[in-house]
Amino acid sequence: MQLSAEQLTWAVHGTPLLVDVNLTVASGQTFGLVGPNGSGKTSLLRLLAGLNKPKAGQVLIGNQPLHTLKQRAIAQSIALVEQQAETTDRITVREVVALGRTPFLSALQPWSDQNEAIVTQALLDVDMQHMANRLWHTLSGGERQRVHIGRALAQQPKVLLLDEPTNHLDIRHQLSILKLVKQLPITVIISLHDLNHAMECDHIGVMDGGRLVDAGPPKGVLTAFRLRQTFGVYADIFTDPVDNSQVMRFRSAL
Ligand SMILES: Nc1ncnc2c1ncn2[C@@H]1O[C@H](COP(=O)(O)OP(=O)(O)OP(=O)(O)O)[C@@H](O)[C@H]1O
Repeated sequence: MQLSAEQLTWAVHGTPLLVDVNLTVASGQTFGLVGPNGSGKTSLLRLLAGLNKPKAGQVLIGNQPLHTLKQRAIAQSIALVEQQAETTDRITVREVVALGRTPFLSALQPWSDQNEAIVTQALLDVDMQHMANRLWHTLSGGERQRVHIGRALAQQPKVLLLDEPTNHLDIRHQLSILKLVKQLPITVIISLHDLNHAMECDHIGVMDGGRLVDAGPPKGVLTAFRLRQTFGVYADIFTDPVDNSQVMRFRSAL
């Protein structure tokens, strides 16, 4: 499902944190959101998820303005994995992932074998099935991160928003989560600090000072100029002879 932002503006105590953000992510696309610390990536993802209300502009899911939908309807379509998500103690890994099914349960639609199967698959997808009965508070940072992604997958969203989902993960799990996310047939917006990982996305958007300063196919967006201008680094860009992909080598800060 297509997700778009139209002239999105957000401010806290009169300080503008997002300014006039226009963005369209096509159905099924994996869109990488990059930008320096404090550039507005988390703020934008929270607005796109309906957790914060814009001061101006709107978010559209398909053709429907997000603010016209009830929280439960939003949760049936959009899942957000936050950077520092916390979960109450004394809850097992499987129970955390099962929370992803909450928006679909009601008196008329109680927990079913199908829900059970969805949770099992989500645990397998994030490689946490072997820890399904472990208590949440006993997990490492990376394991917690994978469980939270599992919960979002169990939600079977039409749009998946991920805020730096790989920041606690070892390299094997970084690559497997990125591969999994790319293969999902849904719309994904993923904020990333690793710009070489971002190159694998279908499109990239660059945040700088609360504005979306560029968006499009990765090669055209992450240029040596952009790396200097927005990220403050000198970098050389090479073509990998194995697969012709573009690789950045960061030399120094400006
Ligand atoms: N509730 C808030 N009140 C005041 N300032 C805020 C609030 N939320 C975010 N900010 C500020 O807005 C700016 C953007 O923050 P945001 O978390 O969106 O950036 P980010 O691009 O996700 O950063 P990072 O890469 O460090 O995670 C920062 O300067 C931050 O301090």
